[in-house]
Amino acid sequence: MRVLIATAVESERRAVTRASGAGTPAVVPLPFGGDLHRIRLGGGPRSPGRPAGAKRTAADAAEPAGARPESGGAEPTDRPAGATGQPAGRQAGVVADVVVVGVGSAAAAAVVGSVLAVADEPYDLVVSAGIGGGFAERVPVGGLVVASSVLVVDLGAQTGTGFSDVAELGFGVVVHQPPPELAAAVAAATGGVLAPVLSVSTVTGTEERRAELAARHRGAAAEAMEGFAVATAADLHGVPTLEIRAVSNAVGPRDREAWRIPDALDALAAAFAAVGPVIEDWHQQRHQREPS
Ligand SMILES: O=C(O)c1cccc(C(=O)CC[C@H]2O[C@@H](n3cnc4c(=O)[nH]cnc43)[C@H](O)[C@@H]2O)c1
Repeated sequence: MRVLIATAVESERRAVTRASGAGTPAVVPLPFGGDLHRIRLGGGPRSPGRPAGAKRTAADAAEPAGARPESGGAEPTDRPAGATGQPAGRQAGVVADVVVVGVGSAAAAAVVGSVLAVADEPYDLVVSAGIGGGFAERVPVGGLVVASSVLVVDLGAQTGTGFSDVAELGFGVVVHQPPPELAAAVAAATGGVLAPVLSVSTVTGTEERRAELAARHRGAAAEAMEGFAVATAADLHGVPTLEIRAVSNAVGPRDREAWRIPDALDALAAAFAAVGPVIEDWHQQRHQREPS
């Protein structure tokens, strides 16, 4: 099966690819700039829990045409730079393409939508992954949140009586729903908190705004910037979506000194080291229920 993982920045991309334990990712150039970093998510039938840095197997070496190793090595071929190269979807296990989309919803939707549009083989799942702010009563800094729902919380209109979102205004949706059984299984496998994740355009920086969001979205455990956009692009292409956030800072008054980005990136890497078998099981069960 094939998964597209969208991170906002390179450091998040590196944390996710660290998880593969299969050595250097293959790099597939994209026709509109940027690359996919192709990894195999560990723990599946072909990569049973191999530790990072361990010797690669023949299965690991099945790199896509048009791909090159991440650092140095062979040049890319002149194969048209569709997103995928060879049909990774026919291989056993979870093949994940990790793409850096940039910070914020516009960049995330543009890049993920474009990758899905040019893919030679369909993806089975799209994941928005990265660091985020955590609501302290639900998750500590360094902890992990798996989205039970993905909500955009500042898309709407400020009225005399408060904020009305675009759904209330009759213009669209404000929530995407990851497959519940997959989100729950990923949370269980990673030790993550299963809870709503908010998508914002402006990082919360005051107690007043934190309290407003917490009151309006009871149960929310994290906020970040790209999840809703990634889910919107995936939904347009009929692909299920997931959001996984490692908490780098508490939602609330701005305090750059209190950010723990390295801890969050470690938590993100640990999460992706654990999710491969869970995602693969979900995919297999889904196809047993809905044979194509
Ligand atoms: O300048 C600040 O005070 C500030 C505080 C937190 C994050 C930022 C960013 O610009 C990072 C945006 C980037 O990271 C994700 N992220 C991380 N923490 C948060 C957060 O508390 N609220 C929203 N997004 C966050 C986000 O998904 C972006 O990719 C600046």
